[in-house]
Order: sequence, then C-alpha cells, then structure tokens
Amino acid sequence: MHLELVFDRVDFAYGGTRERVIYRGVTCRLAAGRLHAVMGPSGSGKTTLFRLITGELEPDTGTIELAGTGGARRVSQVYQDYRLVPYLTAVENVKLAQEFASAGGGVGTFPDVAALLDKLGLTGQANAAVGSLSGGEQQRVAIARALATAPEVLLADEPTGAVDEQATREIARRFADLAHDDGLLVLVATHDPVVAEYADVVLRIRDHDLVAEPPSADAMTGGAQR
Ligand SMILES: Nc1ncnc2c1ncn2[C@@H]1O[C@H](COP(=O)(O)OP(=O)(O)OP(=O)(O)O)[C@@H](O)[C@H]1O
Repeated sequence: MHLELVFDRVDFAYGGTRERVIYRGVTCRLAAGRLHAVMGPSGSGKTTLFRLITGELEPDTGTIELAGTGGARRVSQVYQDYRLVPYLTAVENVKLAQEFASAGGGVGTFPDVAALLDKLGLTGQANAAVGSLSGGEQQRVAIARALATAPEVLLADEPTGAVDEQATREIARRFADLAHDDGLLVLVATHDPVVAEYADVVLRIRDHDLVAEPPSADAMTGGAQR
C-alpha cells in the first residue's frame, strides 16, 4: 500500500472556548511521491496544519492518519530560519540529528551522511562551519539534516523565505526530486509562486478547508472523493 496522509472530517480551533476556528471539516488524501505547496494568507493556518500532522496538536474532531506505514509516523521538518548550529560543520549538524534520534530510540538504520550531503549538492561544503555558508547552502544542509532520520513525510515551513530567487529554485527543485525520486510525501508551506511552480499539487487554505489544485489531485490515488 502506498503511503498516504488521510484527513477525515478534521476540525481544529485554538482557544479554551474554541473561538479561533482554523479548520472545519477537512477531508482529503495526500499521496507520497508528490510535492504539495500549501498556500494561504498569513494567519490562515499553514503552521497549524504542520503541527497537526506532527501530532503536536490534536484535531478537535476527526482524524489525521498516515496510512500505509509500518509503525510510528516518521516526519521531519525544515524551517525558514534553518535552525542549524552555526559553529558546527555541515557533517556535524547532520550527524547531530542522528545522535538525537538514536538517543530517543529512533529508527535503527540511518542514511550515510556524506551521501546525503552529496545528494543535496554540498560535498564541497561538508566540512565548513555552516555559519559561513550562504543562506541557500544552509537551507540545503537543513534539508540533509531532515533526511538524516529517514523520514516518510517532509514538512517545510517557508523554507525559501530568506533566500533569493536562484536559491529558491534550487531548493524547490530538491524538494520535487525528493518526492519524485525518493517517494517522500513533501509539503511546503509558502507564499512564493516560484515554489508553487515546482509543486504537483497546490493546497489552498480557503474557508477553513484545504482545497487541492488541480481539483482531482487529492483523489488521484483512488481514495475518497470530497
Ligand atoms: N497557540 C495559539 N493560540 C491561539 N491562536 C493561535 C495559536 N497559534 C496560532 N494562532 C493563530 O491561529 C492562526 C493561524 O496561525 P498559523 O501560524 O497556523 O498561520 P500561518 O498560515 O502559518 O501564518 P503565516 O503565513 O503568517 O506564518 C493565526 O491567526 C494565529 O494568530
């Protein structure tokens, strides 16, 4: 069975009295192997969506399930501000993620760090302190780090918010490759239409719902229709 992220009638609101409704009745299926761009105005709920997917937040009603996976949900994240340790090298930053995951009882086998950096086009930067790298390079180190724990789902929140258009295209292309070549389920929250150009599916947050463009995209795996 292919990996799918399945939303079934998901409602979510913030606040003790549930006064800040973010999602209402979200039902959709997102398939692995595709790059999804999550778009919507500031404050519409992009980061909240990611917090629901990681399990940091629970839906008020409805369910979010990762179907087709063996055990625990393996989700990695990439952030706008990279969140790397600037005085450590690229290799050390990526290894650190594996050490944390091992200490936390994570998956047994991790990808090879040098191979990951090579995949992200960073062989020449592997032993440089990441604080000395360009923004685009730092973000690619952050993507390598996210991959270091062998995730099934990759979430990136405004990953190109701090880099120029050339670096944006480079990063967007890497996310598309990870979906298409490695079969990851990739979601990128973005305001940037350049990133959306690389996406297979644009998920627009509209009226507290996730609306897929093209409209059939969230049913292309033969799953439930809206
Ligand atoms: N812990 C919280 N308690 C109450 N309201 C919250 C909380 N976190 C976020 N919100 C509100 O929920 C709404 C959605 O926030 P979220 O961060 O998901 O939006 P976003 O689409 O990611 O925005 P941006 O594009 O500005 O990053 C916003 O109005 C925000 O102020």
